[in-house]
Amino acid sequence: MTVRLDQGLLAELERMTPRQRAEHEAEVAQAVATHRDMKVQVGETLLELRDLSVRFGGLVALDSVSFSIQRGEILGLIGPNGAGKTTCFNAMTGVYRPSSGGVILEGEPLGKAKKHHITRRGIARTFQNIRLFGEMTALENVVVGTDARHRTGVTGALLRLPRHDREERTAVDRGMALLEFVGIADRAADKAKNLPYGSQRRLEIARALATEPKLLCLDEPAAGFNANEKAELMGLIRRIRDDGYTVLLIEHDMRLVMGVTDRIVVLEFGKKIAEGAPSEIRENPAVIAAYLGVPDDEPA
Ligand SMILES: Nc1ncnc2c1ncn2[C@@H]1O[C@H](COP(=O)(O)OP(=O)(O)OP(=O)(O)O)[C@@H](O)[C@H]1O
Repeated sequence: MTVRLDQGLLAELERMTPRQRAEHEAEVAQAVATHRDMKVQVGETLLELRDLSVRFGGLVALDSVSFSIQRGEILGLIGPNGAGKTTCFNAMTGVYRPSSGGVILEGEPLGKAKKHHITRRGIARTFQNIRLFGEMTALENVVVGTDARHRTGVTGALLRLPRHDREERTAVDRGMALLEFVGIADRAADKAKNLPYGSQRRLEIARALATEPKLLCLDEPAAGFNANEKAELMGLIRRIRDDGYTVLLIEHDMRLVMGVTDRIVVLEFGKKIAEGAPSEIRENPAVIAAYLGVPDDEPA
């Protein structure tokens, strides 16, 4: 696939015949999904939290929580403020160490693996508060994300080994494909800090996808979005799943969660209080009680 950095990309897409457009989209989808493992079975357990507890001094943020994530699903993780959702992400990505219990990825415990090893093993995340490199362009932010996968490393880059050149070209091509996939290819050459808020959120997702994750964890990706942006985000999350990724979604907006997830796990005060299909969760008395009186964007 040829890299296009010019601002006229969208105009060019508009000029394409439906057939050219379909071919182009297939090329982008292929580049985005290049490294996903086609042999994996959708529906197998990808990740398991087994009796996971995280304590901060006397505060029990997670109390023996167990659930699993199946390959190819979109799992929602919901609960009132302070329920332990972000702590779950942090324990799964090596930010916090479990006080007891653990996280098992593809049958192997994460143990004491460091953050970058966990990224390499296939877990990527976005943050509640956007964390981009503001002075770098959108494309550079995504290409940096691919570094976790590169084998030549810094020495190879300094010596400009042939493999590094090859990897850089691949990373740039894939980066452009990812920007197009999330809908911001026309802003590839803009500094991240100059992008509108919604585009920054999309860029965070592209950057996380650049690490070729088996599991993509999204922490409140719709925060600050209007209804249109939320609807577009739902479409994007579905396309990510359809492209072979598994998604774990923390989100307060009930309409979005109910509309996009296959299953939902509910936490309250650090404990799992329910797990099931959106239709079951909506009717679950414990869940309704947990949310009573809690202000929410758009109640279910
Ligand atoms: N590093 C920390 N040190 C001390 N307490 C913490 C730390 N991180 C989280 N907590 C506490 O653990 C509990 C769970 O917090 P967490 O951020 O996981 O909740 P949450 O469900 O993500 O909430 P929100 O929806 O408000 O983001 C809270 O009581 C919080 O104050």
